[in-house]
Amino acid sequence: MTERNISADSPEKRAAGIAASRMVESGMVVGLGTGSTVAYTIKELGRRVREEGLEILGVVTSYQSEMLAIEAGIPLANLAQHPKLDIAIDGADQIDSKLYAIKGGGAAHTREKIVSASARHFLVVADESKTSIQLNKAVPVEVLPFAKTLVIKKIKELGGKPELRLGLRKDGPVITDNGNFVLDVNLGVINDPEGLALKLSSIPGVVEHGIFSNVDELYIGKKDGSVEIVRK
Ligand SMILES: O=C(CO)[C@H](O)[C@H](O)COP(=O)(O)O
Repeated sequence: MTERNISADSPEKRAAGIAASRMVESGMVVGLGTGSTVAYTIKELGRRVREEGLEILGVVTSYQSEMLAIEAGIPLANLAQHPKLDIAIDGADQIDSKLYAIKGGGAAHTREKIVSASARHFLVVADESKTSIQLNKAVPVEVLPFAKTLVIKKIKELGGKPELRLGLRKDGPVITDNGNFVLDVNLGVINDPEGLALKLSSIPGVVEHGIFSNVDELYIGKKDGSVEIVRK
């Protein structure tokens, strides 16, 4: 895992993040994803709330998106109050030509999956480097600490190479917002994302894996500031 920097400016990410924010209208309940690309969306939505009177409610996917949304001035709600969201916007670590995605680089994929599954429309924002014909990046798998040994054994039986994600400015494992560990699982090229998703979900102790098959629309930010839109 390389170090994540959510504050470095990126024109590609900004282009995608801001373009996606235009899909949001007053009256909507909006799922707010995690990461450096969707951070641009959250900041832009906050600007519209403060300066243009945009009336929305945000549902966050992590402490990171909660802090950003509060700082931006977006009023927040939760899934108990609003089980159906109008739209969810989030980043991805890799996304293929059929819009299967790998998420969880920020260890937030469990809540991101719940929030995106609650939305009528799920939009992913990414820069060009995230696109790939087929998925081949390591898949983040959130695991109950109690089940770590069993899950590692089962993943190896599937042919995966699991690596416990370690903290960068904390000794020992990364602890998710839900109090769990994350395994980054190298599985080579993923030819059947749906089949793999089912296999990973069936391992006792797996809380959630980072394969997403519910992306409706992808906004790809380019270096020249343009944005390509791909729909399912
Ligand atoms: O899944 C995620 C967090 O768990 C992020 O959305 C994903 O890692 C992309 O992040 P970034 O936009 O910073 O590249």
